[in-house]
Amino acid sequence: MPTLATALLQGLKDHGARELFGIPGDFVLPFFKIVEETAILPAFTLSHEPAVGFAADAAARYRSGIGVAVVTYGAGAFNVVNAVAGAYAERSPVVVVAGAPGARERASGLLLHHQARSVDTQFAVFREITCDQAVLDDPATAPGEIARVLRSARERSLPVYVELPRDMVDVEVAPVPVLPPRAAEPDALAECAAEIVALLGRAASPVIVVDVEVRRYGIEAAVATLARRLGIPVVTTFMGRGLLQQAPDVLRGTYLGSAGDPAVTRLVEDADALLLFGVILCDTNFALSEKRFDWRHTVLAIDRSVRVGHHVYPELPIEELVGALLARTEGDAAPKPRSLPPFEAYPRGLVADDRPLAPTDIATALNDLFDRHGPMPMTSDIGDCLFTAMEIDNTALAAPGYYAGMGFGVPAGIGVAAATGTRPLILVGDGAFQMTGWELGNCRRYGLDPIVIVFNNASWEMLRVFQPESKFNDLSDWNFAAAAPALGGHGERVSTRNELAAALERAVARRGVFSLIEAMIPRGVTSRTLARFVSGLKSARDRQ
Ligand SMILES: Cc1ncc(Cc2csc(CCOP(=O)(O)OP(=O)(O)O)c2C)c(N)n1
Ligand SMILES: [Mg+2]
Repeated sequence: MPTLATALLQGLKDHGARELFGIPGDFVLPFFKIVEETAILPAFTLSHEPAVGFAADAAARYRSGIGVAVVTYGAGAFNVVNAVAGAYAERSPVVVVAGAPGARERASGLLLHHQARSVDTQFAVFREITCDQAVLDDPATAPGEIARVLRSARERSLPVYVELPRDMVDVEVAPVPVLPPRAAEPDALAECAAEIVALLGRAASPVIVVDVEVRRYGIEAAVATLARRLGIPVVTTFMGRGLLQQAPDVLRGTYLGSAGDPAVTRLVEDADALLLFGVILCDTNFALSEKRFDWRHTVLAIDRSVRVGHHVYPELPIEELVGALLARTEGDAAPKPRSLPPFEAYPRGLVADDRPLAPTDIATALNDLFDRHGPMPMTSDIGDCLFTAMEIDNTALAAPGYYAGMGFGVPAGIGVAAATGTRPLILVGDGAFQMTGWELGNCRRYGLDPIVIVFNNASWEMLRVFQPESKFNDLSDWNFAAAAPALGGHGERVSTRNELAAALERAVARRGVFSLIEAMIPRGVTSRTLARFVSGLKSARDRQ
């Protein structure tokens, strides 16, 4: 029989995990020993637990599967809370494996190191930011408990919490089963699909809007096929940017309300049938909408339920809904595709001169670079770098577009590189780099070589656009490029458009070490998209 440690690792692997990220501590040292000795899952240790959570989150997003974060009790687990909260908000299935005291320690009558208010405070905190939890304190129930929470993680695409008391690691248990997914009730699925097909049949200008769950459940191609077959244009939300990059024929851009491409805004807001697939109804996706949803002809499929008009079908997985819609439209001759409004082209053809850099120049230079060398998977932090990403031609992107927590960008890029073996492009501001950019020092020992563009405006610029009078938005210049060699990478500071274009070419050619390009941007200069977002928010607030 396996031990609990090996059964847990094999169970994670059987449920789709392909690596784990973590930082050991005495409450998980025995478990980490098994991780290293068995190599059932490759382990990537990082320097600070927020990065462990962000890396596991990004690995989950890029693989449309589970990511794994292993942390010690208390000090380690509480450090990863913000990253897990962001994963919950953005529906990323991170499995948190947290160490905990053993039975004898619990009964010692002593307050334990790393303990907060009570020994169970850690469990109480994670119950708030995970969809399911298991405490592995009984060898008879542990395998079933693990199977239950791993199924929850995959079905809900939300984080789960596994508490591993350190005296249980070597206990013999049965293997962890893989429980069958819970399917939709067939009649409900048929009724829901028929109702949506009828809605589409009455519509003259339907639109499909896609967001994170379309990636999480691996149905991008199926949605593209449905859209192509029915001649329906697709747009992404801000949070869903980077989806359907393989389907440029149906993808019409990203909906940003009054801050976005007017043609895309009209397409969505004038639609007479709106299919919201996997869409998070949040402020960053819809705060700038100029019209409210008309629920009489709106469908929302998210979190295993489907709302059609004013009623809801519960327990109806989105992947089954799209499958049923495809089955019902098999052989439909796609209606003549409507003449769609011209789509705002992404900026290309950077004039490589000695003019100072603006964020939109970075987008232009990257569009040119992707045209020459092919697109790169991207991660972005929050800040103007993420708004600039909206001006970069559609490529895969993982970014905290809804939760909007800083610190995600660099660790997420490390997670993507470790999980997929690809070379990501990381976009990060100077403020966010100060938080977690130093994790690049871990690239050397894993042979990872991301390209990192630091938008250095020596500011918290996103705060300045809302509160320009505050001096605290002025940061000092940390000269990140000069620090790069000490972290095992290559650093280059650029201030003009020609310097940027040349540095990007050198970075693409340089392999085996990370390449950091520190793009110096004058304070107060923002991307076009952020400027539109801010003016849209301000006029939306004036209207209230
Ligand atoms: C963990 C966390 N703490 C604070 C904040 C609040 C914030 C949102 S944007 C921002 C400034 C970001 O500065 P940066 O230089 O990275 O980018 P840019 O604006 O383009 O100059 C702050 C402090 C958030 N979102 N998350
Ligand atoms: Mg900044």
